[in-house]
Amino acid sequence: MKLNKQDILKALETITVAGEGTNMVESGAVQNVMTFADEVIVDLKLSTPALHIKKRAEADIIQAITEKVHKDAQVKVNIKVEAPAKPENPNLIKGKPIPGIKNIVAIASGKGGVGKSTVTANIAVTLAKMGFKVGILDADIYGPSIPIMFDVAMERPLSVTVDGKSKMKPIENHGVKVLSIGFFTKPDQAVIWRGPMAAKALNQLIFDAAWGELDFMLLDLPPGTGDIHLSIMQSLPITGAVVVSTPQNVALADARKGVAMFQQESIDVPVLGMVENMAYFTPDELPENKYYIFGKEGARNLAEDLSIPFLGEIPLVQSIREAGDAGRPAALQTATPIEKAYEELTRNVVEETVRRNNNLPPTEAIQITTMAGCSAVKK
Ligand SMILES: Nc1ncnc2c1ncn2[C@@H]1O[C@H](COP(=O)(O)OP(=O)(O)OP(=O)(O)O)[C@@H](O)[C@H]1O
Repeated sequence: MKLNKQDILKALETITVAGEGTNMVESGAVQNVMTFADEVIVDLKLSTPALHIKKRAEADIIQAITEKVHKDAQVKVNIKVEAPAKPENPNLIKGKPIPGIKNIVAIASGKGGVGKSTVTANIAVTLAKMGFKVGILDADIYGPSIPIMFDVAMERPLSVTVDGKSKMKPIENHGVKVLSIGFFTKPDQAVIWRGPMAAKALNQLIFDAAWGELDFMLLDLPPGTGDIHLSIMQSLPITGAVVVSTPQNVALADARKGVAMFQQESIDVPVLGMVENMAYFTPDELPENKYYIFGKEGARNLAEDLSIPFLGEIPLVQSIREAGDAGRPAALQTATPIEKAYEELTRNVVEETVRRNNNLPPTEAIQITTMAGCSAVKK
């Protein structure tokens, strides 16, 4: 028996790979056809590893050749799977890189009042204690509370000259540089800003400020998932986002929206993970007792459900509120369970940032320089 290659190609032109519009010869799926006596070898390239599509393609090829060319042909199909190249790097950092600022981590919450600013302030001082250079940009235009938490509410940034240009000098306390939208608005002024306005103001607070070298800039976002967030996310080179929630159902529903916001195609900011704040209450006099006032492990379960890392839980403790109000974040107190909880959370934030950066081309904008105090560097 002598089999003709052209006859085989003609037979294959009558069939398609499932899900494709054109026949498998024209679409390029058939890469090569070889014949040896009664033997036919067809090399097929598929763009999907789905087993049922592979099996179907193989069966169709055997049937087409044995029906249309020769009933005794011995057909062998070699299938190679080659996924099409993704159109864009999903982890691409948008916006221009900022000289000297290695990582911008946005801290968000769907719902207001879940402790986003408190968590931001405490992560910042913990990073500073670990030896990182840290700044906070308070972008919460609806209620900028970072200046109070750092006891700098009455300060105003001075102007300094850097490379011949006049720049704002961030206010520094507890080893953290701070700039807040609150420095430029009156406390009782209802700030009705639109997304592009907020994004422009924040761009100035980043690019027209003398931040110097920073390993981490934490961006305290306004609560919610409105157009203001879209503008901020699309115009700033955000490394990743941390979402804060309490374990309560109403907060979790909004946290889910927050994660979805970062993951949507037009934003595409990697979510570093979820933090559970006010996870439980422990009274001072009964340190072993835990009361799950807002529900138990809700944010932990949501993180698992959404396949994002769970970064840590922070208890509901009176001294956290008091320390925030007094302008000295609670994580600054040493040898306390709060310090420990924040150390664990912060270490996880750093580790997830490192992990995320390892998935990216090593651009200057996202490399971390100082890794002191973090287990991620001991690898
Ligand atoms: N773990 C905690 N234990 C006790 N009090 C807390 C804790 N976390 C936050 N708080 C308190 O809860 C209140 C709200 O916190 P915070 O201002 O940080 O929330 P937020 O999510 O940033 O709010 P918003 O963005 O809506 O202004 C504050 O009084 C703060 O001191």
